[in-house]
Amino acid sequence: MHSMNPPQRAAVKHLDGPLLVLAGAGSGKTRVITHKIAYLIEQGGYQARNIAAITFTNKAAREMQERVSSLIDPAKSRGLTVTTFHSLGLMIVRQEAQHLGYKPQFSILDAADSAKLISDQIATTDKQEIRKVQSQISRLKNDWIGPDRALVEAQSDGELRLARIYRAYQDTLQAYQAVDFDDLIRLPVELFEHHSEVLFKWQNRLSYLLVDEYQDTNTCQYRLLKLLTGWRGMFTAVGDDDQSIYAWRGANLDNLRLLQEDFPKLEVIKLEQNYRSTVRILKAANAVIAHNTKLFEKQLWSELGIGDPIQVVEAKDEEHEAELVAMRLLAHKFEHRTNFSDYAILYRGNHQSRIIEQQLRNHKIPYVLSGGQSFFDRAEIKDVLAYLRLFANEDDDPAFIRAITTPKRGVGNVTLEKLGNYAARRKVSLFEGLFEIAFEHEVGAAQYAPLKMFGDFINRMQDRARREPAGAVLRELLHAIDFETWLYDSEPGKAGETKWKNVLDLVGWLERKGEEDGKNLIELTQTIALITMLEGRDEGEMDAVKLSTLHASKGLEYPHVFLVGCEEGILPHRESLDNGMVEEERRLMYVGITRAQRSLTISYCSKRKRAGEWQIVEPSRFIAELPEDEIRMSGRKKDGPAVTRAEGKAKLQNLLAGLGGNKS
Ligand SMILES: Nc1ncnc2c1ncn2[C@@H]1O[C@H](COP(=O)(O)OP(=O)(O)OP(=O)(O)O)[C@@H](O)[C@H]1O
Ligand SMILES: [Mg+2]
Repeated sequence: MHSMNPPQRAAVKHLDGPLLVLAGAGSGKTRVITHKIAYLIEQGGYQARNIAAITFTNKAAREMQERVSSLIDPAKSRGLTVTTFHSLGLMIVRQEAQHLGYKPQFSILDAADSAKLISDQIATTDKQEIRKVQSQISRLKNDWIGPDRALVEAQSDGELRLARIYRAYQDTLQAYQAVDFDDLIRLPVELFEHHSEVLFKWQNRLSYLLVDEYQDTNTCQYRLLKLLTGWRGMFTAVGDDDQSIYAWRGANLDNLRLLQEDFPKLEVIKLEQNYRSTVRILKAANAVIAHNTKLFEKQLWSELGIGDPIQVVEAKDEEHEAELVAMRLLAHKFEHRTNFSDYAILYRGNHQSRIIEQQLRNHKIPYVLSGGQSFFDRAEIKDVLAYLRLFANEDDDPAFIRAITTPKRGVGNVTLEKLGNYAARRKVSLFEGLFEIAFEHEVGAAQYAPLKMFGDFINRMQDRARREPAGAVLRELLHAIDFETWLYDSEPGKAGETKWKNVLDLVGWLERKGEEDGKNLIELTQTIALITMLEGRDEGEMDAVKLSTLHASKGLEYPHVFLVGCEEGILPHRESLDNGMVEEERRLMYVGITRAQRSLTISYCSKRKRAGEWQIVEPSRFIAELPEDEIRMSGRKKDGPAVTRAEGKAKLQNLLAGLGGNKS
């Protein structure tokens, strides 16, 4: 408690009813949650098992759990629930599956699987069209609109078509005993609204809730929260309206207002001291966000000294920008004797990382990528996971198709099509269909034999997966399907080797996790699906520069930050300009600036290739909104020539020579 300021302390001690902590970036909101968990257990008379803290990412959850364990006797924090909304939903759906018409081993489809279902539904391969329908369905779910209501309320042909696709999509999911990510929130709400005895049970089980990043909850998540806290309203939500950046996923800022309406006893506490950033960085953040219409008045101040001016760098093009960032980073590192892990490079979209990665590799700078293509999205990993999904849930048709065709085992497309038609007619899963006598007669004995062998194999492995340690079962699986040979055959040379190494990584990781959490392969399989959603695996504490999208950087902090691609069309993003979403983009900029603790470098290009053509681009309007006195422009100056690459390199080499060279 002595390490908290008075309003933070008040927030921690407030136990009488609902509390909202509304405060700017770096003011210690997350810290309040961590300390409050400890306080609830030590002073508030709560058992750890009755407390649930909800964070935005799995990584944040892990960090919070560790922080709590360092604050109190670890024995006392046992049973504490620290999760994301989705993991909490999974926990509930898994335990109450029977009320929802699901078996506890239901499958969780990731975005790619669900896109595949939709593409079958609308019979198109047009990626853009599929993605559009997918996000529309997701929006409906997040807004708590079910397929039946969507059908009734459809106002146009387009809406009616969407509602029909939604209905069919939902029916297919149910038939596969599968759910998508949005269902993990939607289903608990549905459950609680229809089964009050189940709701009471969960209300008692989780009697105090804490929610971080409250500004990014969507309508469905808010409903879940409201149901779980019930009339008692025992919760603490912390958030910052200026950091709401997930409107595209249904986040609803209106939930801040709703909280006051639905919980008249709501106490609101504001925090104004920032403990993260220097005065200059804060001034920049405050100046930019001042251009948005204000929901709640906030002022941030810091005692961390004025700090260095904010560097604004113009580069000729994307490659030049990446090179400048790499060189400046190296120079800064040697000058200040910092670690690589003190740096983050942030950007608006995933595609921007490629050129930066290239330059970092050129300069031998180690880096880790977050929010990019996940480890779990790799084809070879998804192949293995298809088997695991099938072990858990044999009705998972997409997993069935993937597994039976990887590796090819003499089951031809014609046979599979026959099986598909048969199963559809009989309204059973592919797996179930393959064991039926009538089907056996439909295909010849030669076609049937490999199918039957596959079915028996799955049955056998399924049984073992429930009883034996995860590592042993996995190794048995890989051996039985001779996956290594198959990978090397289909992808000769280095690529095959990398893929096999990834598979071994997966095995090692699952084995460790199984031992740590005391879970079998089937239980682990469901958890994996969730890891793929917002981030990859924990990359450990490597000394490496962090590369991240702005979205994925939320809640984190880094001593030195590079914010690249600050141009009109990128940040703010072109599509947001059309949609009048500039304020959301400005919040994204605000999130980016406020990740920095000690130094901030903002860069942009003067031209950029778009669809193969060079285009002159404008610096972001947000750069013009920065306070002039706190920034230093460099690179290409208005009145002089740009710093050339050669000059930049020479400067760096001089610097390195003075410091004894770049050893890393
Ligand atoms: N009273 C305090 N004394 C010292 N350090 C503090 C105090 N409160 C917070 N901090 C530190 O300030 C930094 C920012 O805190 P925290 O991450 O909790 O802020 P936040 O409000 O959650 O930020 P964001 O809005 O970005 O999520 C952390 O390093 C935290 O340890
Ligand atoms: Mg935080």
